[in-house]
Amino acid sequence: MGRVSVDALLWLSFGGPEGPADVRPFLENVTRGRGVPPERLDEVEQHYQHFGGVSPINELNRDAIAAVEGELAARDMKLPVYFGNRNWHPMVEDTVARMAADGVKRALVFPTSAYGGYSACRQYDEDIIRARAAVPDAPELVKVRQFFDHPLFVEAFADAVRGALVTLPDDARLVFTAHSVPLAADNAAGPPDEGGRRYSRQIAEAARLVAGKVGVAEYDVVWQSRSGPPRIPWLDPDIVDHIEALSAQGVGAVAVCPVGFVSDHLEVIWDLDNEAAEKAAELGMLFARAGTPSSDPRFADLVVELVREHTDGVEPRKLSTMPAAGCTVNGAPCAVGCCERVTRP
Ligand SMILES: CC1=C(CCC(=O)O)c2cc3nc(cc4[nH]c(cc5[nH]c(cc1n2)c(C)c5CCC(=O)O)c(CCC(=O)O)c4C)C(CCC(=O)O)=C3C
Ligand SMILES: [Fe+2]
Repeated sequence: MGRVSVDALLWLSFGGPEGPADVRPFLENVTRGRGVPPERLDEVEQHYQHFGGVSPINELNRDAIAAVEGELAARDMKLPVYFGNRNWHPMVEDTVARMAADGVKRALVFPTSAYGGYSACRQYDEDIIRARAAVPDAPELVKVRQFFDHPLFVEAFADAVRGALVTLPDDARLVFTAHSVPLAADNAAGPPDEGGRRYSRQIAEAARLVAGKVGVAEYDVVWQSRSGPPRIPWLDPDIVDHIEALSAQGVGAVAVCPVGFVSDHLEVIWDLDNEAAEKAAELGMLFARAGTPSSDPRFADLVVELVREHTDGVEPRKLSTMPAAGCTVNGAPCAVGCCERVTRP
């Protein structure tokens, strides 16, 4: 890998509301043109209002950025970090405008998602394209690769899983979960010649790597947070249904690892700590949830290492043989037809 000089790092995330009045406009931004039924929006609005209309994602991002800034400073790397989001302030368009005004000519982009697929990867490329189109003299933006199989990502999750398992009896079942997507979206994930399903195959691979590190041979991979409408097939089973199925099989304890996410944002704390935990309690099952890597000190090391793959020619570390994908320049797809958006009927 070559060495390129960059002037900044752009931390690109999903965004979330910071107060009750932000919730509805935020949800309108998220679902614009995505065919999510209004009943589902009303329901999700309640989840956010339950936490005072504040998503934890913004503070989690600011904390993670502070840790990365610390790690960069410790290494004497002079790289200012900028923060921009797809769906809420600071909006990435405004952030890129500020970068241009500050004279940034070329920046690396760290997306807060480890995986491929439309929602987890390509949509961040669309954010980059939209932001650059809105800003005269926008910097060149180079997005770093997917990191679902990076040893630091896997080790952070493995420690979190160990932390959950020690609170449970020895026969607890380990269950990995990730955000569900429509089957059609998963089928279109990856370049056409790869046969699709890049997202679900990467989730399965990350789960295998984490379970292997912990030394657990049997585990499940399930899904969460689907948006419907019910007539469209999504990846399943859902975590809550799966907990019921495990209970019916006589399983008495479950450790849940949200391997599909980097931080304890709202979909993790609502759908797992609330809904899944409640279902387990109702069935008399013990429940523990593993944490996510953004709060682990290794996460800052991971981000800096991904940066150094570009700036210092550091050899990419990967624990799987799946291709290192997702590195894009100015939002152009990493391969023709890769992770295309699937339009909903
Ligand atoms: C794969 C994936 C990730 C992981 C990759 C990544 O991290 O980027 C992710 C992350 C997140 N999703 C989030 C929030 C939401 N996602 C929604 C809707 C959707 N997500 C989808 C997929 C994903 N989502 C899909 C296919 C939809 C259907 C509509 C569409 O096709 O676009 C909706 C609409 C209401 C609803 O139906 O739930 C909300 C509010 C938040 C922020 C939470 C917070 O505020 O803390 C985060 C980090
Ligand atoms: Fe989502």
